[in-house]
Amino acid sequence: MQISRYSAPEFDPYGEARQTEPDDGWRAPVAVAPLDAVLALPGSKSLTNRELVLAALADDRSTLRAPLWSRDSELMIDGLRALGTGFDPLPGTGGFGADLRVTPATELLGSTTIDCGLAGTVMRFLPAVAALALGPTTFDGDEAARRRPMAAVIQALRALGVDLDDDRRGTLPFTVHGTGAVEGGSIEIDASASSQFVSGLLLSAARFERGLDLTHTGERLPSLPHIEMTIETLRARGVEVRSPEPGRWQVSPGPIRAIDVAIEPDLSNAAPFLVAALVAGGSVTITGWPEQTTQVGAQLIELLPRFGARVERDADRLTVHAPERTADGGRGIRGVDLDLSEAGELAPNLVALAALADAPSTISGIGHIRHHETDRLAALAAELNGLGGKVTELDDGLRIEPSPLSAGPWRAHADHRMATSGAIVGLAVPGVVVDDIASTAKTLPQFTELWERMLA
Ligand SMILES: O=C(O)C1=C[C@@H](OP(=O)(O)O)[C@@H](O)[C@H](O)C1
Ligand SMILES: C=C(OP(=O)(O)O)C(=O)O
Repeated sequence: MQISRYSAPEFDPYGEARQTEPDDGWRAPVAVAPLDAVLALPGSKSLTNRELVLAALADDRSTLRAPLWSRDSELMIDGLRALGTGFDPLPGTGGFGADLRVTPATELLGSTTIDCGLAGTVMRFLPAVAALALGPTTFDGDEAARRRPMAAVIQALRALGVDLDDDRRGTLPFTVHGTGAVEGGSIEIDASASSQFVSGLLLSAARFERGLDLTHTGERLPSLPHIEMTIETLRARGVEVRSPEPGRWQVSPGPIRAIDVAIEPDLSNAAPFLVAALVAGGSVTITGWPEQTTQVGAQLIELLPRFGARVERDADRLTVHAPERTADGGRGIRGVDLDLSEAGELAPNLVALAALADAPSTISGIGHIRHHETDRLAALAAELNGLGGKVTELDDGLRIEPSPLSAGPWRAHADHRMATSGAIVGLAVPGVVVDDIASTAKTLPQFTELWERMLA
């Protein structure tokens, strides 16, 4: 695991926990007793990467408290740094990594290359920032990143008057020829493949000369809470954002204020731990649960009871209790019929849970997750069926029927949420071996440590 180049020498921004990966894969631990775990989690990826972008575009220095330190946030820092932003971790702060002071560039400068890794937020949020920089910026990423849709970003920037070079395939790599300014104005985009196309434009729009009037033209729009999150983070910095009708957003030109902002724990990364309570029995508590949030992980409070869990809130602690065991000693996990179009990010972990339920489930509204880190519908079906599951791919989801699972390999497909889904299945099925548990470093480098602590 690489230690951040931005940390003070005595400070490891990942905190003390780090995972090791044996060459022959990670043998997922089996739950041998009901859980009674209380855990704190590192910061939200989605909030951290929005605040990093906004801090870089702000009118003065910002401070991010308890930001996430992970592959995705470090790639965002690297990218913004390459454009001239200053980052200073504040040693001695933060339980999972340092607080971070961000100094905006006097003038954003291109003439650089940005590695997006596999981070959707980096590849969709930074091209508009690069358009505001002077000089060319080339974007590229992991092999799997070159399969993620980018056409809406490329077309939108062109429609805003930005010059780009690409190979017309609508994917990475491409080059944004920034001139130091973007005119802005009214444009239409099809964001049915990812809400990040909308968020990425809104985040930079206050710096466009005429602001932005953006209309989504496609039939569906996934992950709406993530767009709400973008709007909230903009408003917190004094940016005027309106949504005069569903699928349309207007951002007025103006300054983005520098602020001191605390990052909430990542509630989507709470999912595997909370789901573990249903699989292993007992309870899991996450501390630091925000009272109000735009994070989609908050929907776990309504989603997990559908599977039979009992959820309890006590101030900033959220506890999930397993369902009552059935008369024959079964886990009592119920089958569900869920539309997860708003919360596709939670789908892999909830599908793993559904595979351990007593009755069939259908999870729909998630065709777009075929464009996440991997084709998650195909990957979930392949891995569960490889262990004896009965999972059928639908156009926009999965049908999961109860079936006994047995030992075998679980491929993560370089996808952190596939890796944690393998860990969930492994709690109930002895001998599940996850091939790339290190992929969890994308958003939670401490995953295996926390998982083992939960089981201790
Ligand atoms: O803006 C964001 O931070 C995110 C938006 C969503 O993307 P999609 O709209 O592509 O699902 C989500 O799944 C992703 O994990 C993070
Ligand atoms: C889809 C995800 O990530 P990204 O931000 O790379 O789109 C995810 O974290 O589930």
